[in-house]
Amino acid sequence: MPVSAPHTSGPPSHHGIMPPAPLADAPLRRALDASDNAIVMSNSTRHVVYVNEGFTRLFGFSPAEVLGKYLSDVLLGPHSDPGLLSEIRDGIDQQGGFHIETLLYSKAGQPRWVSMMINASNEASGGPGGSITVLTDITLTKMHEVLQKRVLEGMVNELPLADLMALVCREVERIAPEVTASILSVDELGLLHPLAAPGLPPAICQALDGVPIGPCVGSCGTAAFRRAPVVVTDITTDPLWADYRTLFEPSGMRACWSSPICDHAGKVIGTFAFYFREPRAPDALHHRLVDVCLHLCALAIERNATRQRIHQLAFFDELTGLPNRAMFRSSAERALASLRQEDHPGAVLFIDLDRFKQVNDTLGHAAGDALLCEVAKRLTQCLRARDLIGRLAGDEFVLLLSECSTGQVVQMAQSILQEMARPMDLHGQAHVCHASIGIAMFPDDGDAIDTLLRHADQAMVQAKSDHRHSLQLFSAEMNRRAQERAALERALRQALADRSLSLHYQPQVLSSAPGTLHGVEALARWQHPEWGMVPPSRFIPVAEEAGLIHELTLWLLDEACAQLSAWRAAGHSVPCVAVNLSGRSFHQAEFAQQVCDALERHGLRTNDVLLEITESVMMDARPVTLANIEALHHKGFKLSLDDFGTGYSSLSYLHRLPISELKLDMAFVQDLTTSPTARALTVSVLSIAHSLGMVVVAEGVETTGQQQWLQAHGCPVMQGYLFGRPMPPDELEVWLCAPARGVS
Ligand SMILES: Nc1nc2c(ncn2[C@@H]2O[C@H](COP(=O)(O)O[C@H]3[C@@H](O)[C@H](n4cnc5c(=O)[nH]c(N)nc54)O[C@@H]3COP(=O)(O)O)[C@@H](O)[C@H]2O)c(=O)[nH]1
Repeated sequence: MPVSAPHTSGPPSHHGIMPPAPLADAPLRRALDASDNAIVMSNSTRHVVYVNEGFTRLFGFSPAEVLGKYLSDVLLGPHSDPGLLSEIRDGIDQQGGFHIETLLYSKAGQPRWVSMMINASNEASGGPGGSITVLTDITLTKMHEVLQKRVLEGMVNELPLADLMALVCREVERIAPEVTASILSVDELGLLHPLAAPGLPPAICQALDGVPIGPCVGSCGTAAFRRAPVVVTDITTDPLWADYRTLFEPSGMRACWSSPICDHAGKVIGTFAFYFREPRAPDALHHRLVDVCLHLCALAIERNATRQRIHQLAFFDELTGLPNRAMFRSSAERALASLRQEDHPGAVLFIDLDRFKQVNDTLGHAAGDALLCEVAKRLTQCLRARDLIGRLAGDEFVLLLSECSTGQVVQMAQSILQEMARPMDLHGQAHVCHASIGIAMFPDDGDAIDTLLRHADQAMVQAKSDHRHSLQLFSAEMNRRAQERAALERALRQALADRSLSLHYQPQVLSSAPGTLHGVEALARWQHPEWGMVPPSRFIPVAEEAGLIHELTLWLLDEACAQLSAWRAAGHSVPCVAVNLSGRSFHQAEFAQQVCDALERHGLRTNDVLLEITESVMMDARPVTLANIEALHHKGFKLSLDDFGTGYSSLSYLHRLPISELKLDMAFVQDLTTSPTARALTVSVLSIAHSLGMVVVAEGVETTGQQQWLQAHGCPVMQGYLFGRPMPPDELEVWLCAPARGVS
């Protein structure tokens, strides 16, 4: 047996140990001595007969200290494999050779991982039974192999950070068994949190959790504080350990060397500590181990932080910290599954803040953010432990209430509305927040979370359109309407893509000479192949909500300009065409230019097109809207204010904005002959317009009585069925050519 024989007989004296004959050859000896490997020859009784200088370099023993001894007596140490000798013996006996990677010890007691290759050799002892053993130092390789490979594999396999760090500790303890390793993380507040310390009692880890780093906090807290390694060779006497000595005493740890773990930017994110059971300092192997481990730990902790951040961004709303849609959905799916299993009811509440946009527009986005955070806080406070909350988008919040009847849900929704309405302080401004809540019951209104969310949303829309600041339970009728609305949107998209919308034109005539055309108003028409004529009062709001209105407006402008050019080319005298513009188009920075481009494409001038805007555009204080209005005015366009009198516009805007025409809403016109109030208001509008130099167009004139009254009170322009309905271009041409077109 080359390393050691069973100790049946004592080792022979040096006397009689003869090096093998070939080693009398000096060049061969020099060659062997130059090798980095340790080479050992043993005779048939397994006593060492030769070691090269590589052996001395690796283990520190001189030849005289080894010759004549069993190698095992020299190299085995406290943590060497106890089964090593029998493994070697069996290997030699059965195969004539043996290879193993194992832990041996130097003369100074330092552990050495070696690759050991033992071959039977007659030459070694000049006869049968001898052996040659080649030992290669693989301590570093071992560290890299074991640690890097396993830790990186652990990362690839998505091992939790604590498991990964425990693996590092265990591997370190395997390579250097005299070490007990621990890894702590340091959080943003400078508090320590044990990540792994498999060899330390759990009570120690619990006690260390949350301890702040500082100038005198054992080895780890001090190392993190100093941003430098701290070696404490005896924790029973070192002042750094004054506060922790008693805690560690029962564990038997006597020395501790801790090194800070730093991230790529040099910030301390953890500590890596070696504990020893006797007072001592780390040796060279320990230093090498720590070098390797610090990088691995930094990589793993940073990667974990990045993953947590990604998870946070992916599943939580950054502003309020609430779960986002994805997170809410997956938690809700699980919650519904358990409600289903236990046959309990539940409810989804869709909460939308009323007039949140106004807060952003008037108080600024910081106040809007503060409002959302306060709402998130109040909603969370209203919930029970088993309920879920999420922020879906903007000012939309959603709740899943478990195990509650419709009555309980309604009660809870009412208290949420009350809670919302408690005044809140937004950066020094008192604000009262109202919300609308839609409720869908599980399982009656839907079994799956997506259905429940959709139905609760529909109910919320209903609540908002009814009163605002109210709650609404979902009903099947709502669902039908929502389905219709969705179908309408899909069809409208298609119609815009197919260019299957058309324009009708309604004449506007001078009241002094009803046969004389003031202009025509272009009105969109949609003839659906199955549904027939869809009125604009149905599809324009859908276009607005679905974000299609700007596309529709650009199409309308182009179409109206093309038609006006075509009429003029055909010799018809049409003074101008009025087009209805959506307020949303004014939010497009390039809108004014797009209007100019449309005119230019068809060779028209700015006074050929009258731009009809609503009061909401006039009141819109967004810089982009004001810039578009200003740019259009600057180019020479005339603006007409549609539906005047129905909104809540301030008269001062009439003066400030470049409005040249007011369209008196048909509600006034139609009541003229019956209502003194309508008459009084109409007189006022005519008077204001007159004093501001604006033209008034009375809409919806249907009777000669209305016409005469308007004529008598100086309304300059009229539009209505009395003169002509909105009609396709060819009919308008006929109307234009009709001899008595003043009254249709
Ligand atoms: N942004 C856009 N809005 C548009 C466009 N096309 C139309 N609309 C808006 O839709 C609303 C309804 O329009 P419509 O059904 O076309 O009704 C217009 C006229 O047909 C109707 N009218 C005209 N004279 C009479 C009448 O004597 N009696 C009566 N009962 N109705 C009449 O009034 C509507 C005129 O609209 P307006 O002058 O714009 O107020 C309507 O709000 C349209 O603006 C579009 O392309 N873009």
